Amino acid sequence: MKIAIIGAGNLGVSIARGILHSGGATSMYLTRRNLSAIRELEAYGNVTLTSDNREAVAAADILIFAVQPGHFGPILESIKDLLHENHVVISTITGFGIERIESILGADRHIIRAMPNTAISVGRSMTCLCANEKGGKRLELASAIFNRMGHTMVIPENRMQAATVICASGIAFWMRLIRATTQGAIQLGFDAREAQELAMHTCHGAAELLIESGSHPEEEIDRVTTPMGCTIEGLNEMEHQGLSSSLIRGVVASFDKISQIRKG
Ligand SMILES: NC(=O)C1=CN([C@@H]2O[C@H](COP(=O)(O)OP(=O)(O)OC[C@H]3O[C@@H](n4cnc5c(N)ncnc54)[C@H](OP(=O)(O)O)[C@@H]3O)[C@@H](O)[C@H]2O)C=CC1
Ligand SMILES: O=C(O)[C@@H]1CCC=N1
Repeated sequence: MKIAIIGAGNLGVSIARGILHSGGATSMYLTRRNLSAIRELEAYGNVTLTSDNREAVAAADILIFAVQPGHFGPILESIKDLLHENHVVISTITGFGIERIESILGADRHIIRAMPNTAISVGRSMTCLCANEKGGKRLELASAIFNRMGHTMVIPENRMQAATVICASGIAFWMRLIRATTQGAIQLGFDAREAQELAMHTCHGAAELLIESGSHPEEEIDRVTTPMGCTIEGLNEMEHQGLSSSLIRGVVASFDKISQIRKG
């Protein structure tokens, strides 16, 4: 599989690392203007770095775009004449809908939107996917690529904005919760390294437990909360301070911001 990642920044490099570690490409092209920032990726034998998007598009079949929304339209315009029947265009761009991509490339292209998160670099992304009519025939291929680097869900495009918040931004929300728990652990006497280890692995265990058991979170919480015990005391204090409410409001604020990005 020949893959080009157009825009090897934070997300593009995370995807590249995920693909390289999972052995998911026979060759990979990575593009950006400032190549010095990603020179170390040349150590992988099958990786070519270039600032020439047209060179990368011509050399690959799977094109993954990971540039800022404002750069995407002009880049598509600059490569569209190179596209052929075998190309699969995968966009990770926030707020840039399929209709807008089709308005540049035409509807007769395999177009897929993918919304991964940066845990893709360690094979643990939650990635949502949707496609235009033609791209539907390549959704299986796209799912296979992203399944090697975590978990995927095919969704209708009108859920993509919400998926961006929950999965792509969501990893930052969880990081902040891990950091806050770490700060609490330090206050209770652990040194910083131990505190983070405790917080990370407890978070990991909570997610694994739900994934493996299929339980509802409250069912698992009921198993932990001893009547009149310390867990319910802590949980209730967190809720008095607005834990669930602040998370829900943050998710909605993030969603609303994407609506602004779409218009801008
Ligand atoms: N970061 C994340 O976790 C997620 C991001 N996204 C989406 O992915 C996209 C990228 O986000 P992110 O990685 O954070 O952004 P970055 O700014 O880190 O990466 C974008 C990269 O594009 C490169 N670039 C700019 N112009 C060109 C060009 N003409 N040709 C090729 N490369 C170019 C830039 O490098 P240079 O300046 O050197 O050219 C930069 O490294 C955004 O649309 C974002 O909404 C989606 C899900 C998660
Ligand atoms: O913050 C952002 O706008 C991008 C999209 C989701 C993750 N990062």
